[in-house]
Amino acid sequence: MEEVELQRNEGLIARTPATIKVISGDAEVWGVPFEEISLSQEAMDLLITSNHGAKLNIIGSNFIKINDPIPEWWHNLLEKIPDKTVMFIGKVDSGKSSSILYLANKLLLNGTRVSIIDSDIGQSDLGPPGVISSSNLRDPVYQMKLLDPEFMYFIGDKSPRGHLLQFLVGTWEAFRDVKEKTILINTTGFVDGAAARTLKKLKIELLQPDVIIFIERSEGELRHLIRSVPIGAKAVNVRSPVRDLPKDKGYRSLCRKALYKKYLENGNRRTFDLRKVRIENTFLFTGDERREYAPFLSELMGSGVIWVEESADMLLILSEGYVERMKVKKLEDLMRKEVKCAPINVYKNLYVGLKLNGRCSGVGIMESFDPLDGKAEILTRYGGDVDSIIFGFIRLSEDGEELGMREVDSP
Ligand SMILES: Nc1ncnc2c1ncn2[C@@H]1O[C@H](COP(=O)(O)OP(=O)(O)OP(=O)(O)O)[C@@H](O)[C@H]1O
Repeated sequence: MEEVELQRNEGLIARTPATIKVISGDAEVWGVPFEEISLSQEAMDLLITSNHGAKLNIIGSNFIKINDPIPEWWHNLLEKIPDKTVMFIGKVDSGKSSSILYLANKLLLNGTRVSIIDSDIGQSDLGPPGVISSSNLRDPVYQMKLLDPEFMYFIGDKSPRGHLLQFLVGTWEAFRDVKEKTILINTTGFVDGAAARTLKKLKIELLQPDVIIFIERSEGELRHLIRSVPIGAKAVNVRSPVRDLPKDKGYRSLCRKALYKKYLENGNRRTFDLRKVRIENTFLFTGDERREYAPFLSELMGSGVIWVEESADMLLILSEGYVERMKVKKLEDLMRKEVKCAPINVYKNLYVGLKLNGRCSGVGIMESFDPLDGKAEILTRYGGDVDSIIFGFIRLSEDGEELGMREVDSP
């Protein structure tokens, strides 16, 4: 246990698991007054501040003290954003999530209901990693991660790179689903390069936010994006509140692991008949099986071919091992159609979304995938009906360890 004194212009970032008690004075966590807070979950940050100074008891937490924790622009925004759609853009760790959490809490305490859209799929707050999610908030929260999302759109990757169209559709769907007039949108730290510029610009065009907050950690780092916002969009350029970060190596992957655990732990193994459920985010099962091609293709590709299917525009191959790109290219020339080829192992332990009536209702790990038998075994906490399985790109162990990736270009 540690006793800590907090002046009114000081704050502290404490990492859970933690128990914090106010011994004297007043204290807030992410803008919400409290007397005692105890969170056993791992890897969540609590910003503790005080209006008049406080003495605190802190148990079991890694924390750092910071000066001037509440930036002026947080106060200024509070008056301006009720009934507005506000998008937050910034690099990784610029404070997008923190700004949204603090502002949402203060708005809720003032009686303004808030909807949150979390499209930061690499470092999600609201839903599982790799998922665009949204919720309509009624009460203040100590951390978004303590909530369950009301809407999910499964992307299945840590970055929108390679999935720009799905990403735009997912954000749009989440936007269509929210209920409140005040909407705060979190975005990924994907801000540099041609694809990121295009994505951010199109997202702004699509959602038409009333205000876009560009949070810079160093001056000018988002200038290229600010200069490309459509005419008429209101861009506000602010300085990141984040100066020091609690030192915690691997904290980002620890956060993701804790979140995977939240959504995957204590799941059940369910077997799905792939002739009855649709599979998405893959081209598999859109053609006709060509078992007779397997011996010839195995020889040509230099690896045992397990599954072949052909459609008017594509040949899809699942093999035992990796096949050189050159060999695939040669086959494309021969067949005069696109050939997509991957080792069958890339589907083992794949992170997947489970969908019913067009909505993602749960996530899971595909422990086995057998196209010949038409069966997939999925470990998931979701027990409801499923009409589609959405293939992701991350491969995961049962305890949320990332094992590898399925390439964006795989069948
Ligand atoms: N006022 C502050 N002063 C110091 N550190 C802060 C402050 N606000 C937030 N932080 C810390 O900065 C880190 C990054 O903040 P946050 O997660 O909000 O950034 P982000 O831009 O959403 O990052 P990501 O891309 O990971 O989602 C967190 O560890 C958070 O606790």
